[in-house]
Amino acid sequence: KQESPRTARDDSKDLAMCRILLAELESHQDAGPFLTPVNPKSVPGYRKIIKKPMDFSTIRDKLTNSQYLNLETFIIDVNLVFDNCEKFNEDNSVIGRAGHTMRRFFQRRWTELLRQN
Ligand SMILES: Cn1cc(C(=O)NCCN)ccc1=O
Repeated sequence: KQESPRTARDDSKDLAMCRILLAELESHQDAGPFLTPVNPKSVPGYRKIIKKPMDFSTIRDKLTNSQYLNLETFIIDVNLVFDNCEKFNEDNSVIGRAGHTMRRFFQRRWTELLRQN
């Protein structure tokens, strides 16, 4: 049986892509709640409910310090921001809606950039 040849995708543009995606997330009009770590002192219950906090400034630091192995580990951290938001906030709330909007935006943009690669 002729198996399909395993070809790896070209990942040489992935770091540039992560930088573009993160800059677009940081400058999005609904980014506010996600720009810096949630302050557990000012948000009751957050520390107990959210086991793995994540925010765009932490992702920025990790990207700057080459802590992302590949595009996948970067996408996992961005999605963690939105999964935490969904867990902690009602869908019908300002922050909850911002999370949904930002997740949809991110999903569309990384798939667009991957296609054009
Ligand atoms: C993402 N998120 C942010 C806050 C918040 O108060 N953010 C102010 C700026 N850090 C509260 C709950 C929550 O899930």
